[in-house]
Amino acid sequence: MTHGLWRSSYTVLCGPYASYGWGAAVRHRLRGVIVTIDGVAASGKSSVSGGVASALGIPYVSSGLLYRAATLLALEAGLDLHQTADLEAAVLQELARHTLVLEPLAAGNRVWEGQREITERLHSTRIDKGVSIIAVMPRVRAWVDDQLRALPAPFVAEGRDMGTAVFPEASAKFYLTASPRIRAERRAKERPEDIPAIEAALTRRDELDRAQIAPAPDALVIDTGPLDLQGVIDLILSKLALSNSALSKPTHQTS
Ligand SMILES: Nc1ncnc2c1ncn2[C@@H]1O[C@H](COP(=O)(O)OP(=O)(O)OP(=O)(O)O)[C@@H](O)[C@H]1O
Ligand SMILES: Nc1ccn([C@H]2C[C@H](O)[C@@H](COP(=O)(O)O)O2)c(=O)n1
Repeated sequence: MTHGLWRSSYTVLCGPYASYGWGAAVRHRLRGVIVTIDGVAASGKSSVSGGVASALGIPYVSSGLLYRAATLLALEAGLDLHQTADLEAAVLQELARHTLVLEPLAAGNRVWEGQREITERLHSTRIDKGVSIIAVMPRVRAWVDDQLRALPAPFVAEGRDMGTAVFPEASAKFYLTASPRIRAERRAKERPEDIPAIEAALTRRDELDRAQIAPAPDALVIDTGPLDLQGVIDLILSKLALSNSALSKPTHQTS
């Protein structure tokens, strides 16, 4: 069962949410709730969002994957991200030609281009190098925002501007930071590259993403440096539990 179709000039199917063992009381309290988790590159957004969403029994949505998927489509179309005239129009044309499906599952997001799953192709150094170019394009951002806002709440939304531009009315907002060196050390465990090179790339990406990186004024900023992954997840869950209003104030009015 899909939870509706994200129809606009591009069709993005909202993939079936994995069914959760929701208790009726929890399900009722979370109706309409959106929690945003923003932060800089490799700050732990996806891992933390997945842990928080799983604990709450709701999906999480990785907005960066939509920018990464748009970048992959551009590269696969042979577009030169530095030389193509009117690159934005060319990217939008690729988005119109392909059906991208974002499937927010409890175990993590999956992205499909038609029947082809492309998730594993979205986290590479090649995509990392190109996505910042795509992500600053206003009409690509508008496309991503449209897909996200069509999503049925409740969910955790992670990215850069979830708590500012996309869901300013979100029930609860968090913003993750850590030093470039710590983030590079964490990323190095995933990718066989040397830490100084990763650190330089992260610093470069922070600079390229600076236009959309500022935390929302009402976001809780968390320096994840001193905490392990579970520690960040537990901190956010404790804040959500304490701010009882956050989970009883639907972001989206539900019938
Ligand atoms: N607090 C933490 N302590 C230790 N490791 C962490 C912590 N948070 C995240 N990690 C690890 O750091 C790596 C990067 O985390 P993750 O991919 O969630 O970051 P991200 O912000 O989503 O990255 P990107 O911006 O590239 O999408 C992962 O291997 C993750 O397990
Ligand atoms: N809401 C968002 C999410 C992501 N981006 C940009 C920032 C990155 O360059 C790229 C990939 O994001 P990641 O998967 O690393 O979180 O997309 C953005 O501008 N706004």
